[in-house]
Amino acid sequence: MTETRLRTWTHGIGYLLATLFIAALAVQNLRYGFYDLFYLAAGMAVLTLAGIAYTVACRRHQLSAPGHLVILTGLSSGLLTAQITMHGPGISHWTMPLLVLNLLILPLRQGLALSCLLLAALAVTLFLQLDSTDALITLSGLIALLAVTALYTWHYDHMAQSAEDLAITDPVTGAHNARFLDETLQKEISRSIATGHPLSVIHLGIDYVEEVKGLHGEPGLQGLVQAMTRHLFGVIRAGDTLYALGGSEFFLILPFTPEEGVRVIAERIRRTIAEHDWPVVNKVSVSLGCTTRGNGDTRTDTLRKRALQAMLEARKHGGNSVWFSPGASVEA
Ligand SMILES: Nc1nc2c(ncn2[C@@H]2O[C@H](COP(=O)(O)OP(=O)(O)OP(=O)(O)O)[C@@H](O)[C@H]2O)c(=O)[nH]1
Repeated sequence: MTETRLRTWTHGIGYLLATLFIAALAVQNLRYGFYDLFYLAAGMAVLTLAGIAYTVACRRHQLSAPGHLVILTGLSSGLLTAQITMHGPGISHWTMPLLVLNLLILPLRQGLALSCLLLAALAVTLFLQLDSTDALITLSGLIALLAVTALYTWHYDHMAQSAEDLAITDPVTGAHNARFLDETLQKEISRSIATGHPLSVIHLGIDYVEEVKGLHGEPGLQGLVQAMTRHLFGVIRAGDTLYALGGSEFFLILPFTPEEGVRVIAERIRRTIAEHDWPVVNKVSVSLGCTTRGNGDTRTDTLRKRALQAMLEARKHGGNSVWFSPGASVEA
């Protein structure tokens, strides 16, 4: 299930449960003749139903649906106004589903800020309307509920972020992995087509890998690849991204970089790697294949294939060299 679908379901079910809870309150108050409270609950139920309709309407872009903040602020303000004007028995308990809903639906900081504002305003009215012990007991219950829900949401967000980092990171080097490469390269190609800015890529391979492995074993090669990742992160500029491929190769995406630029940075990488004293292996060299997107390049595999072929061509010329392969152009 995609994240957008997951959000649509959880938001929809959250609003639905809140609607049922509030509808039950409405029926209860109608039975006992508290008509003001019945109208309040009916108004809130209309807002939660609007939440369900909005969730369904925005099901394709749940990640940035600003209407939820408007609906939840409306619910909170309605409840607060009722607490101030009606003095009804137990209105403060109606805050419970709202606190949970705020944190379930809004981003953590936004949900927490709205809930804290609601609780702060509620605290003032409670201390004015009830005796201090009752106000304190009610308020502590609400604060405990908010704290538990916020902790759970934070824990979930943290776990989801860690899982995403694991899915896109190479475990040995800490650079991004091949799976994330195609996703990012496709986005950069689309951005380059839309804005017209140049886009270049580099495929980098360590020369004589089998000899390095034979002399220093797999751990020696892994140590070299890790040290080279740190080195490359230090050479490239912000906005460039680095990917580890197949244990001894790297790929770099360089947005806003024309042919002259990719030649400069590729040569700089080649030279600094050849001059560096590497742990265990001491001296190594690399071959770099680079290319720049031509106006006929719309797919990731054409750019990747061309950069790989350019890298193999650089190797054929003895390694420790840079080879540039021009992009495909079509007549406008
Ligand atoms: N993407 C990328 N391009 C680079 C990098 N370093 C150099 N270049 C390209 O090479 C060109 C010349 O770079 P430099 O020789 O460092 O000259 P510069 O005028 O200091 O480059 P700027 O970084 O643009 O200020 C730049 O305009 C870039 O296109 C880099 O780390 N990343």
